[in-house]
Amino acid sequence: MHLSIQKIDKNFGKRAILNGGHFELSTGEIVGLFGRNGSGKSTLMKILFGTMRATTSSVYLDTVPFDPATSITRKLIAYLPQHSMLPSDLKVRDLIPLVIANGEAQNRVFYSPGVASFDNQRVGALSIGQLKYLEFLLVAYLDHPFLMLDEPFSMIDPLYHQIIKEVIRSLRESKGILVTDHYYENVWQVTNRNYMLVDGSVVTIESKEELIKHGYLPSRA
Ligand SMILES: Nc1ncnc2c1ncn2[C@@H]1O[C@H](COP(=O)(O)OP(=O)(O)OP(=O)(O)O)[C@@H](O)[C@H]1O
Repeated sequence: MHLSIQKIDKNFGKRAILNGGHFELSTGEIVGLFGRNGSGKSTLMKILFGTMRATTSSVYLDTVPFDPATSITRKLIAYLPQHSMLPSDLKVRDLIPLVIANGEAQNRVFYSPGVASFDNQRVGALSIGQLKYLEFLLVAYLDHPFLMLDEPFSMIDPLYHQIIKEVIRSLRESKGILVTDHYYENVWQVTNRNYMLVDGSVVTIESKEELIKHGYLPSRA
């Protein structure tokens, strides 16, 4: 499957955050999205997930015009938001089967490293890092063909970064994955293509030098 964004404009009042730019995501690839704080990465993901409306947009799914507002009901895109959307009063072990219907996929979450240490706790009692890790596993193992990860490494201790990278890599064959995180080395290690948002435009990134050139990474001394 292939998502093609020919154009996305988003203004907040008179402020233009996104202004056009071509962007593509296919199943079978992991694509990185870089950009300075406030450049519009989360905004772009929310628009594609369908929880925020673009000012104007032109998006295609396999060459057919695609309305992102339908992505949730069509189970097209699983999305890890920057801030948790999980209900706090449920126990982790009760939440997992509510989010994931498939028994095999449920077991992947249950038997992921570390989950057994907190699966008897309520979601609201988890630490920020545990919550982020749980939410990552839940969206990663959904059966959706596309996966968008907004800061999957943030707040999570370094030992788990490796696990998260392994899960992302293991899903590449079956999904199109878009990932953004300021732990840019982790992103760089798992992606096979990269973009950066620069002044509202989507720019293709071929090398880390280009991340320096566009002002994302500091120049080397
Ligand atoms: N609902 C909103 N109303 C007004 N402005 C908003 C709204 N949501 C986001 N913005 C603004 O849009 C810009 C882009 O925000 P966004 O969260 O997409 O950036 P980001 O690239 O994800 O940043 P970060 O790396 O800090 O997470 C910011 O200046 C933000 O203040």
